[in-house]
Amino acid sequence: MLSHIISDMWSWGCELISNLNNSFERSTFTISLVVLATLWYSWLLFIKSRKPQRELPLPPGPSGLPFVGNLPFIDPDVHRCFADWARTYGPIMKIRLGQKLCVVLSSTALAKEALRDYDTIFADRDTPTTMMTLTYGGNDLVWSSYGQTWRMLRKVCVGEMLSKTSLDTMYATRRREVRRTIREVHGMIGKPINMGDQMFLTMSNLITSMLWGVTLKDEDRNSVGAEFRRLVSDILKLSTSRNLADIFPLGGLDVQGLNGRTKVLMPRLDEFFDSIVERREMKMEGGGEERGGDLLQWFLRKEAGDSEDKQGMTMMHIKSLFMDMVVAGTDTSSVTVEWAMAELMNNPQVLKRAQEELAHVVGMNGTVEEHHLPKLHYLNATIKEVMRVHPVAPLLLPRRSRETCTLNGYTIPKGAQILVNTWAIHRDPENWDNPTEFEPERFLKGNMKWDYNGNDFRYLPFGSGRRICAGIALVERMMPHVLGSLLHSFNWRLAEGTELDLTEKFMIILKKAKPTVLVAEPRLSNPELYA
Ligand code: HEM
Repeated sequence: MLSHIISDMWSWGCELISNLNNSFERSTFTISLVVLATLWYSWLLFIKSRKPQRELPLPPGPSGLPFVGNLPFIDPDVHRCFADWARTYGPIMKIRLGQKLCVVLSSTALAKEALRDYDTIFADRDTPTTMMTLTYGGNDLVWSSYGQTWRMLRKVCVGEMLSKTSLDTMYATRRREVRRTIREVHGMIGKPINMGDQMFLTMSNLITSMLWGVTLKDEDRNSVGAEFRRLVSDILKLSTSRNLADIFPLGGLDVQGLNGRTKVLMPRLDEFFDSIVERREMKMEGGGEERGGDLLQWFLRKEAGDSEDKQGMTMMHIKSLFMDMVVAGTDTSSVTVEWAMAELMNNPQVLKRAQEELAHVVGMNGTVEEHHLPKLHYLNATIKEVMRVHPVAPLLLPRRSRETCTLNGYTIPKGAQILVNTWAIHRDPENWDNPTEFEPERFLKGNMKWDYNGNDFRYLPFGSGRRICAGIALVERMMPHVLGSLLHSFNWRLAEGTELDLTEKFMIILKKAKPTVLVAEPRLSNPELYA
C-alpha cells in the first residue's frame, strides 16, 4: 500500500518536472523542494525536542507506599534527608508526596539547566492553598503564576519600590530603625538578649517603616507594629506548616484546619491594611504629604494617577505587595542575622577580624553608615559565608513545571513540583574546599565576584532566573548595616547557663533549632553613639 503511494507520488513528481519548460524553472522547483523538505525535517526535530519521548522514564527515586508515597519516610530536616537520598538516587530524583510528584535537583549542573535553560518552563510557583487565600487568589509577586500580573508586580517592586533611587530616598528611615535597635540593645547591657526575637523586631520595623512608617505617628507606631507582628507571626506559622490538604486534595478536606484558620486570618489582615491606607488618605487630604515619604504615600499617588502611571495596579495589588515584602523579608533577614551571630560566637577569630575592619573603616568614634558598606569587605564575605552554610531557603521556593519536558534524559511531567536543594549544592565538595567549615576568606580569594545574582550556580542563596528574590537590593544594604552596627557597637558573649547550638530546624525556611541568647557590652567609649 505504502509502496504504491510512494511510487505514484514519484511518477507524479517526475511528470511535473518534465512538464517544466526550462532549466531555470526546474532548478527553482528542485531548490523549493529541498527547502521544504529541510523545513519539514527541522519542524519534526523541534517537535521531538519539545515533546518528551514516551519511553523516557521519570527520574529515579526512593520507593514509597501506595497513596502516601514517600511522605512517611521524609525526615523533619527535609533538606538533609533529600541530600542523603540524592547520594543514592542521583542529582535528579523523584519524590512522591501523597498525590504530588516532586522533582528534587541537587547539583550545580542541574540547577543551571533548570533555572537558566528551562527558566521559563519552571517559572510558575507551586502555590499552597493557604497562600492562595492570603494573596487574594495568588495575586501577589511571590505566589502568582508566571504571567502578566507577575510581570507588572515584579517591575513595580524591583524597578521602582526597591530601585536605587527609592532605596537612597528611604535611607533616613532605615537608619532611624537601626539606631533604635542599637539604643534598645544598649538598654539591655549585661542582660540576656534573645537574638532571634530582637532581630525579628528590628527587621519587621525596618521594612514596615519603609512601607508606611511616615504614615503613623510615633505613639501609634508601637501599637500598630505589635498588632502587625502578631498577624505576621500567624501568617508565617501557617505558611511554614506542611498542609496535608495540598498533598491529598480530597474534595477540599482540611484535616489540620489550616485552610480554615487562613480564612479567619485573611479579613483581619485586610482590615489592618485598610486602616493604614485610610489613615494615609486622611493625612493626604489634609495636605499632609511628607517629603521623602513612605512607599504607601508613593503608591497612593500612583493609584490616583493616570492609567499609564498606574500600570494596572489596584489597591489589592498594593496590599499583596506589602504583605510579600513583610512576609518574604522579615523572617528571612532576621534568621540570617541570628545565624551570623551564632557563627561568630563559634568562630571568635572571624568576629575579631570583622570588628577590626569596622574599627578601621568606621572608626571608634563613629556609627556604621550605608556609605561604609562597600568598604567592609570582610563583613560582606562573612554574610556570604553565613548564607552559604545556612541558606535561609534551602530548597528555594517551590516552582512548578508549566509543561511536560525532558531534563537530563528524564521526563518531567507538567505540574510537577520542582525543588532545588541549594543547601546540598552549597556543601558539595566538588564546589567548595572544606565545605562544612565556616571560612569567610573563601569569598575574598581569587577574582571571583560571588554576587547574589544567581549567575554562578554553585552559590544560590537568593535563587536564580526570573523568579530570583526580588529583595536583593534591600538585603545588600540592610543586612551589613544591621550586623555591622551590632558588631561595631558591642562586644558579645554567650549568656550564662546557655550553650552554643548550631542545630538547624527546617520549617520551609532554615531556622535555628535552639535560640541564640547573648549578652552585649558596650564597645564604644562615647555614650552619644548609643543615643
Ligand atoms: C536574607 C534575606 C533573604 C533571602 C535569603 C531571600 C531568599 C529568597 C529566595 C531563595 C527566593 C526564591 C527564589 C527562587 O525561587 O529562585 C526569594 C523570593 C522572593 N523574595 Fe527573598 N530573600 C530575602 C529577603 C527578602 C526581602 C527583604 C524581600 C523584600 C522586601 C524579599 C522579597 C522576595 C520576593 C518578592 C520573592 C518572590 C520573587 C518572585 O517570585 O518573583 N526577599 N527570596
